[in-house]
Amino acid sequence: MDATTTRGATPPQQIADPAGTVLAGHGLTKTYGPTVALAGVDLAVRRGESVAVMGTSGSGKTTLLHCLAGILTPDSGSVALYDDGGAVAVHARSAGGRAELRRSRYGFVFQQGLLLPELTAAENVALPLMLGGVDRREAQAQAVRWLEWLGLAGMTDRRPSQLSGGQQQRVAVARAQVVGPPVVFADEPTGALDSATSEETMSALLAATTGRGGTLVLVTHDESVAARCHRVVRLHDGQIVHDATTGEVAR
Ligand SMILES: Nc1ncnc2c1ncn2[C@@H]1O[C@H](COP(=O)(O)OP(=O)(O)OP(=O)(O)O)[C@@H](O)[C@H]1O
Repeated sequence: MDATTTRGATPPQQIADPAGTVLAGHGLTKTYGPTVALAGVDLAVRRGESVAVMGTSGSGKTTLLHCLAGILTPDSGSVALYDDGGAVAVHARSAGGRAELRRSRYGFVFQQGLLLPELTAAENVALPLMLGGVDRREAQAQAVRWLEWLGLAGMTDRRPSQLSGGQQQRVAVARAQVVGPPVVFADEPTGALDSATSEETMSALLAATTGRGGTLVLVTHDESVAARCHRVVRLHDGQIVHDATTGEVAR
């Protein structure tokens, strides 16, 4: 089933006041022994923007995404998340503080969906809400709304092994949106998919994220995936060597 045929016009949730910078990395460096993974990166991302991060293997894409997402702390530099009227210094938070931030303010989609195999699609999507204190019944209801919106009506009780690769990625897309995070990070979300399924997954990811006023930061090797984003940033040897805005951010 094509997700685009079953989605409504707007996603189940919206972010109020989508304007201005939502995430800013400044002077980011990271080295691993003799390897310089990031050599001083400045990147400010606007609300509602989709940004593709590209570059050859080893150029620092995943390291940058992980620093922005608070998975890694940079050796130097800062990461600020502007949210709910205030700035959060992501890089300065404790490991526990960053884990809490990742759970409540960020969504993630990885190359393999990383769904929990023993849970149904709806339970996988409901989990971030339940971890945030939403009761099971309400969390399941919101999860089912997202899954239906992404064209997975009738599949909400299936386990990941009973879904195709593209369907599993749509479950991962739903799971990344369900707490209404201002920023969603995706690392090669279509890397394991054929080109038709890749296109369908990108449609779902973009519509679900920027369609509700959220921001998407996506690492990809695929030019056709990057071409669908508002902006393409290219890294080389841990530095941004190209930064082009290719589309208007909806207001
Ligand atoms: N945990 C680590 N230990 C040592 N070196 C690392 C580690 N993580 C990354 N690196 C090195 O840092 C550099 C940047 O890695 P990174 O994964 O950010 O690149 P990438 O652009 O995402 O690459 P790819 O496209 O292959 O995924 C590479 O030279 C890599 O080998």
